[in-house]
Amino acid sequence: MKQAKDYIIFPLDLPSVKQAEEYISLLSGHVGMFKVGLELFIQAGPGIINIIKNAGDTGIFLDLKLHDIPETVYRAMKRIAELGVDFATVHCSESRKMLEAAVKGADGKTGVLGVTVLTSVSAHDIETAGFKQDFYSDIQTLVMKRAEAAKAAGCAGIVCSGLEVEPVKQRFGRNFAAITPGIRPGWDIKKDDQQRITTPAQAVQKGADYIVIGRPIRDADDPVKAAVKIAEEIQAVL
Ligand SMILES: O=c1ccn([C@@H]2O[C@H](COP(=O)(O)O)[C@@H](O)[C@H]2O)c(=O)[nH]1
Repeated sequence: MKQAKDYIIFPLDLPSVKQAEEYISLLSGHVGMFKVGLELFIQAGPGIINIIKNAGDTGIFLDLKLHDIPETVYRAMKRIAELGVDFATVHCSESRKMLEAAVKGADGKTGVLGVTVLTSVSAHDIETAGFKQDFYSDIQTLVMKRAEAAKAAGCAGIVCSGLEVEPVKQRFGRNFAAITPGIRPGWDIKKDDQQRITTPAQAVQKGADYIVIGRPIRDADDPVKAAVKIAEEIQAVL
């Protein structure tokens, strides 16, 4: 059965393998999954995946957010699938063909997640980027549109904020995974660069399958204590 800690994805947003190993050893058993993003992957390369695998039985999420022509995305996702990770990301943005290529490349070995609208993006950012004001400036509409493309392309789920997760689950069903970054517990109110935030409990209550929470754990005086506290908050709403 899924426990409260299993909802937590901890991003290894760290500059070296040594530091990543320290957090892996500290937090294994307190989180459900480790996420490898651009910083660590560029520094450590694919070898980091085996390091995580050898450390225990946490899941692995490779968050490289692919965004390229379909053939390039297909070939990159094929290589990612060979690494044996649970989830990998591709941007939804404007091309359904790119999402389909990612799903084809993953070949059922890795769950492809479409990144709908980054949680660091606000409605104002969307307008400034030139999207039509009365339609795309409504972030939820844009998230739903991109989630629809991800679902139609055969993605395992999407990345969105906890603010949009409820309508996503209502429309696309329980089996379409919703992963929510932009998580800040009530006791760590620093938004940093995140714009669309919820607490861990709010996101899970609204239907998130996983929450991604980095800095409130990584930068805490006691990262294990922070992870345990977050799991307790989640447990209270399960
Ligand atoms: O929309 C998105 C997609 C991915 N992320 C990633 O999640 C973590 C969040 O870290 P915090 O320290 O908890 O802010 C980070 O690795 C991002 O690359 C996201 O924030 N939003």
